[in-house]
Amino acid sequence: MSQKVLLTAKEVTIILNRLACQLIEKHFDFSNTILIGIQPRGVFLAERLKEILEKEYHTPEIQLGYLDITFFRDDFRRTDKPLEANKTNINFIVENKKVIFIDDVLFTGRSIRSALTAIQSFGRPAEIELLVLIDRRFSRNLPIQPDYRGRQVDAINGEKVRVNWKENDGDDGVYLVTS
Ligand SMILES: O=c1cc[nH]c(=O)[nH]1
Repeated sequence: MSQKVLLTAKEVTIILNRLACQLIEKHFDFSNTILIGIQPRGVFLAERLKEILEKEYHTPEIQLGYLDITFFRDDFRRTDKPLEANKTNINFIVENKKVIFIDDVLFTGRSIRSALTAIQSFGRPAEIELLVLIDRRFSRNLPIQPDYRGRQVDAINGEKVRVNWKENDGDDGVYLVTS
């Protein structure tokens, strides 16, 4: 297995700040906007953005929820392995809100398709946008594109993009992993 650094911790910090600014430009004080971290690894990115927005850009407190998509995937019946679900935690009304889905890597688009189905159980948002740290180019199986992206990456099948978060993995960083 070999791995190449795509983004260093410093580059991740710069990109997160840029994404936070783009969100403020569009959503101002977030009074009608909520962040939804897609489980499992979109949650780290969502929490980090909320922290930057509130602490560094002094927005009022932003509502953040977690959405698990395990049983909304179109392939969930195809696996023999026991599925491990994560927690969905959305303690507020989604109806008529502007929702921003947040995930670390956008690949085929199937996870986001699942998230679009899963969120329906919580009401009808006014709009849904998508923010990702890494957009894997030319990899989509569905017509889904991000509204905000950290970095576009070209990776071939067999390569994997891994996003590390300091709170979970020891340090921030993005790697291209070839097995
Ligand atoms: O390369 C990929 C594709 C999907 N999800 C990841 O985390 N990395």
